[in-house]
Amino acid sequence: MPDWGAHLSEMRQCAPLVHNITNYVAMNVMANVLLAAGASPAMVHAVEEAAEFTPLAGALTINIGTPSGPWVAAMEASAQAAQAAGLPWVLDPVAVGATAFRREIGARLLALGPAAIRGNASEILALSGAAAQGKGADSADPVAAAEEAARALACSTGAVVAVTGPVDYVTDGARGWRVANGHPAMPRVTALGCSLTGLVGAFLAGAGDRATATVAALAYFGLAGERAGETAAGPGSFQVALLDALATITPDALTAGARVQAA
Ligand SMILES: Nc1ncnc2c1ncn2[C@@H]1O[C@H](COP(=O)(O)OP(=O)(O)O)[C@@H](O)[C@H]1O
Ligand SMILES: Cc1ncsc1CCOP(=O)(O)O
Ligand SMILES: [Mg+2]
Repeated sequence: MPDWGAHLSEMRQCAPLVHNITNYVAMNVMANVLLAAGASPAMVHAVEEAAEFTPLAGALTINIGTPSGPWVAAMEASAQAAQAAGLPWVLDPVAVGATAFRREIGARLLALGPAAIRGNASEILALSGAAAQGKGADSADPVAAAEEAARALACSTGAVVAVTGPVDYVTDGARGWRVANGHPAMPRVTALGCSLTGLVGAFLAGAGDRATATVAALAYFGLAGERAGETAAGPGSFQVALLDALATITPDALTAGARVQAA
């Protein structure tokens, strides 16, 4: 098994600037998660500047949670700029199956070469063209039901695909892992999936093996959730405790606490 903590160590040493085009709900939570982990977030979405900003960063993340026409233009221009600069970019297809608008955006972004895709099971099913039962931004499908779709998506796009839920599944089409870290409070706080997508971006900046870097980001976030769950009294204090745990988990603690199995 790879040394998961080494990926955290490399990310903190690099302290990458991560360019995020994300949704209104997630902006603050996601920026704080990236700062707590040791990366530098920048939320830059105006079409007038987004593509100019992208090459300044170590990675780009694109989240379609609250899309509108000009934002979509900025997403496409930034994804193209990332491609041109050889930068990894991560797609978070929030509620992609819910409307025709989102399905069209998802298809257009998929064609722009994401290095990784991170979504819940309903989103990965819908993005792959399979039937899905998503409830808005929330999943209504089990992770296991999306594993085949994730592998197919990885093979057709070349991206690492991460399906999150009670036990996450990650694949690059050839290899697969299950990540059992996490806490049941995590889906009760908004924008934690979006924030995890930002962390995947941070771990991909400069990473040699993008699949194991993605697994490490998921295990790290899940372990922080476990730590937060030990002290939190409810969703409010859980969110605060999660930031503290992200900041205090060491690479050695991640190596020891990662519950990852090859799948
Ligand atoms: N029931 C659960 N138990 C433990 N961890 C969970 C559970 N549901 C989600 N998570 C974790 O919450 C984080 C966000 O995943 P998820 O809720 O699937 O994303 P989204 O918010 O995009 O739907 C991931 O780290 C995932 O492992
Ligand atoms: C509630 C909501 N509505 C549009 S985007 C968004 C945030 C979704 O965040 P996450 O996918 O991380 O739960
Ligand atoms: Mg989400």
